[in-house]
Amino acid sequence: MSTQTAPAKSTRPPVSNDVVIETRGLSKVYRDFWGRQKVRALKALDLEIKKGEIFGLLGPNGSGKSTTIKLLLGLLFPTSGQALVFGQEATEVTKNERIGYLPEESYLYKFLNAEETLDFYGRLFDMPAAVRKERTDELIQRVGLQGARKRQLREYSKGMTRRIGLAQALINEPELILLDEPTSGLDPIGTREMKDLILKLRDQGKTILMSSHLLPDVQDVCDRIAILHQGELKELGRVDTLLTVQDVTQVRAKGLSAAAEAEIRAVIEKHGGELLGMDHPTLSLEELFLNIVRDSEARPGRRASGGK
Ligand SMILES: Nc1ncnc2c1ncn2[C@@H]1O[C@H](COP(=O)(O)OP(=O)(O)OP(=O)(O)O)[C@@H](O)[C@H]1O
Repeated sequence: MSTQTAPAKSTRPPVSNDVVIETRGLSKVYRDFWGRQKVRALKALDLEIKKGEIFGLLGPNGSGKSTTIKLLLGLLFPTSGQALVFGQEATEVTKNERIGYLPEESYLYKFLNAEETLDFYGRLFDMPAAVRKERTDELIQRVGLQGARKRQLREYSKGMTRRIGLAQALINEPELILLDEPTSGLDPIGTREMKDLILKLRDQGKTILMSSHLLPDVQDVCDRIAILHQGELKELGRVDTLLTVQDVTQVRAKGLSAAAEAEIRAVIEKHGGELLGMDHPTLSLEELFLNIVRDSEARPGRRASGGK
């Protein structure tokens, strides 16, 4: 008879060190003043986000994105289920020292300039003066606000406000960055710059969770996404896998003659396939817009006339 005892059965698999965020059956019900159930904002969310990922939380208005972020920050308590960040309960607020947060709405003091703003947030993290100065200079440079560092934030455009908001979220050199609608309200150039900043953060090994309903932005930067609807997880996976149409094969070629194209059609038919289209690829509107603006900056006065 074996003397070995079976290991105690665990309902949870061991958490790998690579897992930065983990939620199990995470649910939130908002109640009214009398404690009556008002809204079931999040229903049994199971998520795992790994170190170095850019993870997108997608969903229409009211689907539970901000609620999820607030639960992860410990700003709200779950009604049931669990949220772990760096292996700690999300309600343990000391873990927030390792997190940067860019809220959807600006909460920055309008009468401070960029330097004063970052110095103020550095003080909240008890950073010594010399470190605050160094960090402020580095972040202002990183978000491209060198020319506006002495201007009060009330004079900032929406794009500049978003950039100083991101700099503020990075003041404590966080390992995890939570971005609520980072590109909302930005023009295409501001959007591209914000997306490039997010990609650079990932290259530095940071983990990023961003919520958005701007689908092209999510498609451009996120490695994986979760789609929420009415508080429920509807889809979860890698963006490239989710967007790949498995049963369609796309062939792209340059310099084909009409005869060659006819041959290709014949081959597809011979093998029982159906030709769905053979056309010229298009740029995205974002690519076209950015090409035109960059071209105009390089050659002022020249008119673009490609589309007629
Ligand atoms: N403090 C609150 N009290 C009551 N209900 C709330 C509260 N905050 C959010 N809700 C409700 O919870 C649901 C989810 O809201 P949440 O803000 O998480 O959605 P969201 O996906 O972030 O939406 P949006 O894209 O508009 O920011 C909505 O029905 C919302 O009305």
